[in-house]
Amino acid sequence: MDNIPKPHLIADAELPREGGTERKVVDVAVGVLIRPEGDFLLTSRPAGKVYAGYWEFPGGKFEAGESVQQALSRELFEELGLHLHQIEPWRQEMVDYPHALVRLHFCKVLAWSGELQMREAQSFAWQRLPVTVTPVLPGTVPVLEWLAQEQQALNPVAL
Ligand SMILES: Nc1nc2c([nH]c(=O)n2[C@H]2C[C@H](O)[C@@H](COP(=O)(O)OP(=O)(O)OP(=O)(O)O)O2)c(=O)[nH]1
Repeated sequence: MDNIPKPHLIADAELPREGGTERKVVDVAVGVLIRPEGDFLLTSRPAGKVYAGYWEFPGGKFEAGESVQQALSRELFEELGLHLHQIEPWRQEMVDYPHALVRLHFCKVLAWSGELQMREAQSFAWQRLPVTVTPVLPGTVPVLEWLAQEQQALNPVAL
């Protein structure tokens, strides 16, 4: 895993503009499933995918014509067997990986039903900060920082 080249997290101002020879942007819907007590779900990337074994929030690429909510609902049903009931679009991030330029649409998911199934033979872990699983996908690390910032804003004395 250490040989994998590091991606570049890019600011909006750096994005390639229309008319050039820019790379195609791949949109990805990502779900941060948060339990009432605050634990969140991480899954490991299955064998055979790029960055196999890295931990991430579950999700996947949009199919043609899908909204973020539709893509996320489809992916999490396909991968985990869950039905999502409350999806809140949260933040976006662009990551320039060697394999693709991705736009990650992170959503908080606060209500779902169904029994968690690892349909792609991935692993899962309910986590809280600081996370104990490793390695975490580079494009996922900022999300942990956003969660930490939110926790600190809610409870500045505890951290
Ligand atoms: N699901 C997910 N993907 C992430 C996160 N962070 C991050 O950089 N990514 C990147 C890794 C991949 O380049 C891309 C997701 O693509 P993917 O290959 O997992 O999507 P998919 O399940 O639709 O894949 P496939 O059907 O083509 O096999 O987004 C994250 O937290 N969750």
